Amino acid sequence: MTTLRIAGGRVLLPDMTVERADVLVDQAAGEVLAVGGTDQGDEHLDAEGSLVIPGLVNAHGHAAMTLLRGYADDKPLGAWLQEDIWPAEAELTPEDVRAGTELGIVEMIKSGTTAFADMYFEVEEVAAAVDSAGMRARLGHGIVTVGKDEAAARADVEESLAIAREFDGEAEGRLSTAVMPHSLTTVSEECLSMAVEGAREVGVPIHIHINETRDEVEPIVGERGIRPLEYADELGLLEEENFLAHGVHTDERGIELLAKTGMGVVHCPASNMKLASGMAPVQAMLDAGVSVGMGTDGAASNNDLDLFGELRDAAMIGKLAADDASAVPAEQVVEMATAGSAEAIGIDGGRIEAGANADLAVIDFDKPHLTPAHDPVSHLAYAVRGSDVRHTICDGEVLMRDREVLTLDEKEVRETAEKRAVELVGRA
Ligand SMILES: CSC[C@H]1O[C@@H](n2cnc3c(O)ncnc32)[C@H](O)[C@@H]1O
Ligand SMILES: [Zn+2]
Repeated sequence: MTTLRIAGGRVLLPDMTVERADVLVDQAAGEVLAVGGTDQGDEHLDAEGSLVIPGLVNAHGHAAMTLLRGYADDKPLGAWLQEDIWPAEAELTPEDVRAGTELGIVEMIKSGTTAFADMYFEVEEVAAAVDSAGMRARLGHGIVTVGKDEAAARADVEESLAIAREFDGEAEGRLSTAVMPHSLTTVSEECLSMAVEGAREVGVPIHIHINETRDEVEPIVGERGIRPLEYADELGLLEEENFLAHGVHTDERGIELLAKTGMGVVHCPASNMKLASGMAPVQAMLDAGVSVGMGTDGAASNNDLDLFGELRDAAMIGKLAADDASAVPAEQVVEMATAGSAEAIGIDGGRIEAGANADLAVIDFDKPHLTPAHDPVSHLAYAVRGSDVRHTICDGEVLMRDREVLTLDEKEVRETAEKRAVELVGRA
């Protein structure tokens, strides 16, 4: 057994208290062995002046969209997708998706994220990138059936199921999958039912966008006389293992359905603000017992993959939405981006204790903007930036040491992504 000792720092414990402690990791098992006064360990990571936290979990995104960062801004979701993003995505090659995903992964590792959920195309490439980078991820092929004939639509669902079967449990268990219909308005009722049934057969969750904008709610109410979550419930989509992105336009009845069924919600505040989608009722969801995680969404609607920005945004917009400065407090957003996200996407993570997955981030608190440190949890929510992350560890492996990414060549990843992005938008 090779052990890694993260020594000399303070540690964020599952009850959100902070203690001076070392963390000893069994690298082969990828598990935390002990927290406190530990053995020396074979390898050492310095955490002096730093806080060891659970690796952040980005519970909703499209990593390869880093290639479209800054390509189309300042539009609402529908126009943004139809006028800019989908035409560009129609030109994507598997090599583009690999390059964009690697860039997204470098950005996530450098900002303390150790696991993420990803909905996209060319999932073989996404899986290969995650495997070689050493991260943990729940991946899936995004199904869109609007504009397709029946055979092509069914083939898209079949592809999502085949991908879910193929990659679940790969990369020594770091990869898991889900069936991923894009939304209730971009996938036909028949294909949504096929996806629900197929996911049950394969034994994986469903990941879908729901209640993101009013433009999604209105056609469903107009056509069916019920709101999106009631429609999703009729389809059998609201299950404890499933999770939806956004949930902005969720009313009281919708919150009740989420709480009753255990369906997880992934809050993406930056994307919701940028696309002017609205303010999710996060405090009301939490009060009702809904499982809430956090996500960045893609880099074209955020425009970065630094989850620390999401923590701050969630705490800020949560107060505005509830008209209450005590709503969505610091501890709550830290919980949401760690244990909450892990629970929502169904992976083991988000806590530091013996036996837990060794997915960790070490934050350097020796910074002007983190001085004084009255309350480290307050700083995590309101003041820490991704660039304050010193080391990132996933499954016991050090992915970044003293800000040097060890599993990917950052310079090469950036150069390749830059070149492919320029060529991609040239073709679009
Ligand atoms: C079918 S793969 C995923 C699909 O989703 C698109 N997308 C990116 N961001 C959003 C968002 O906020 N709402 C809905 N859809 C989004 C992405 O461009 C892919 O086409
Ligand atoms: Zn999305």
